Amino acid sequence: MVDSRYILTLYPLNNKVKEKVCVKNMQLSDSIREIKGIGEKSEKLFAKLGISTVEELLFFYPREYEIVENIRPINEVKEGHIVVVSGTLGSKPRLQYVRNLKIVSTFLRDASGQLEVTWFNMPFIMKTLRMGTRYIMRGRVINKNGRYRLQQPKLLSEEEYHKLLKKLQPVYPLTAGLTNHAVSKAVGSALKEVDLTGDYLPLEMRKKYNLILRKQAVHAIHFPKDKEEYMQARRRLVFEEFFFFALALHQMKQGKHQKPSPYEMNTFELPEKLMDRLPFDLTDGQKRAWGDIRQDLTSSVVMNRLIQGDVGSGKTIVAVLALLACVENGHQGAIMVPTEVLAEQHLKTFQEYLGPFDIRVDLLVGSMTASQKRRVYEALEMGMTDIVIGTHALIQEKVHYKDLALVVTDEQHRFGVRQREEFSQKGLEPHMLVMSATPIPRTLAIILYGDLDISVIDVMPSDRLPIKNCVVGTSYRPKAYEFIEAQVRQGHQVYIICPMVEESENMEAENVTDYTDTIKGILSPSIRVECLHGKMKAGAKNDIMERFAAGEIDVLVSTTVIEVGINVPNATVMMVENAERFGLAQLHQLRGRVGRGSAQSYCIFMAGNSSRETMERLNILGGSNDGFYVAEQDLKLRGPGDLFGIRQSGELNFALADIYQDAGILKDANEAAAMYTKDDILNLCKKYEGLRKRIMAYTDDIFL
Ligand SMILES: Nc1ncnc2c1ncn2[C@@H]1O[C@H](COP(=O)(O)OP(=O)(O)OP(=O)(O)O)[C@@H](O)[C@H]1O
Repeated sequence: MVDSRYILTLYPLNNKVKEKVCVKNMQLSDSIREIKGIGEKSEKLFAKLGISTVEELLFFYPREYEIVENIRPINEVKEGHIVVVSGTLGSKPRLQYVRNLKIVSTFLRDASGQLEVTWFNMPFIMKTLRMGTRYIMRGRVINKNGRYRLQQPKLLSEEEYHKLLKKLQPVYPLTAGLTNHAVSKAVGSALKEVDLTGDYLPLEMRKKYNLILRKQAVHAIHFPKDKEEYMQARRRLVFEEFFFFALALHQMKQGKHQKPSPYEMNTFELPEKLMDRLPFDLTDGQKRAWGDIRQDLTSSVVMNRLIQGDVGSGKTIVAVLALLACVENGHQGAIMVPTEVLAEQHLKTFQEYLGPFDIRVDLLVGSMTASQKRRVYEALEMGMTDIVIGTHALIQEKVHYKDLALVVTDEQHRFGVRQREEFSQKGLEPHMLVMSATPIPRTLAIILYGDLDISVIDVMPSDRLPIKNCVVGTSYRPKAYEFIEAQVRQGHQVYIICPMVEESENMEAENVTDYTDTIKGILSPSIRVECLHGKMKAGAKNDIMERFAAGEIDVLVSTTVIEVGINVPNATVMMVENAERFGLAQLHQLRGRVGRGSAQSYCIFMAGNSSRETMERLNILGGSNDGFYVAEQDLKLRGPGDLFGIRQSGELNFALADIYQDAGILKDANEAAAMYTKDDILNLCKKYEGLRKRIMAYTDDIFL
């Protein structure tokens, strides 16, 4: 029930509510083409960012904000910082052609020193630059071979500089061809045209939880006057995200748990047999998780269970046991994973485990040919496939299951509650098992996975040695390569992670393509080095992964495509280049790719800069292999509301909210959402444009 204090605002007695999102000229649902200055070409570029309506544009939040600071003497600039410097050009600008890049370079001098300045692919800037003239420049300082360099700076007039001084400038995630200026201009125009005066959160709730008006928040998240205003806007919008999520969860929870299951299962001989055949004993955590699942499957209600266990804790075998039980009891099972590479890997693992049993396991992924897919569709519909492993392809319309009784989703945060629902609608009412390696404290897990029961695998297999970590600067590279050589000589394999696929004009960081060439020249010729990245075709990626898993590749240079779930126990070294560019949770996931067998494993975090903040953050990983501890310490270090904190990746997909940083807001939003009934929600949706869509992002249960 909604608290009676809220009802007053939700349903005013006089019924003359003016709160509806009435609009000046533009509707939230309008195409962005309605915005001045957006033509066909920009429309296509925005579409690449997933933006086609005004609403999507307004909810496309800046990635970070830059503050234009006072002009700094050149000898005080720091690596990695964005600075404003002023001085005279000390040399005639030079244009060079390096591979496919056009590089303009010169020097800027002030009374304290001089700084090299470069621009990529902007040869026209030569016309603006005159030796001996004074300029104000704003750009990032990078370290190029031990020397500072101002990279790709913007030239500011005196007037522009004073106008921007101390202001927060939004920085949006971009796509090639679309500038930050173009996005912020479009947002600015849209904000002028759309009237957002209504607010779907009632006054009492806003007061209780200290939330500013929605209209104010949407303006301020894009163009905050100062940090204070940004923090208020963020609080309001994060609350909203959690609130809608929690509304959906509460409704699902009410509907779900009592549902009787058509799939009561009562024989578990095959899982027992499989356990007897395993080359290892299950850990206590695995035994407990399996025990919980067994009990759920035997009971008369639908299972909705989360198995939470740190990277490498052995969640897969638990899923195999559950699916095997499902098949033994005469039904079909499915397991859905985020990537094709992972699906292929699971297929092999399942075939190995289930080889001795007469069970048909099939693969269904997007890159299969139409006729291959058709064959699997038929087998699924006829009931010939017992277990299917796949990606999103498993929930395509064309797929019909004969008797789907259990669905396992891996890394649920990649799919969201909504997709889980879609899957559940494929079968009658299949049991659901969700695997997650996200280290969420139990109190939060209870809210976030509100509709699920939770089993925690809290111990690692006993044959594991703790991973040895080190955090080092780039000068350590030669030593690292020697170490890698030695490990390969002992028959082990190595991952090297770089943040980028290829060289970029905007970012100074290692890229997979060049790095692979370079280390091929450094390591002994007998060492087999290959590269892997997301721009490769699915087939090529699978081929590389298969060869790595088969031990035919010694060193794999990869982007973070490797991050989720890959299991090659013979790999013992993980080296991460530019480790400072990744969130700690992501680094922990990456590290989880080693230490998966009984051999000693090592993780080398190589920092591209050695600033105090970078080292402090990375040393958290250096000091512990425990995902929960890492998440907790990261939060402490960033502190709530850290404006420029690197966003965590790999958690639940919220646009702005961060489950660690915003844990307090999550609890508030959950408390508020608990007071809403289904009717309250339906009424709200009638009143406010766009609201239904936002709630439906999590579930459409409410609207059925
Ligand atoms: N009880 C155990 N004793 C020894 N080894 C085990 C045990 N359970 C699983 N393993 C092995 O540990 C490795 C990691 O297991 P698994 O791939 O299931 O991890 P995971 O929990 O899914 O990790 P991630 O979240 O990183 O995907 C596998 O090689 C698996 O065979």
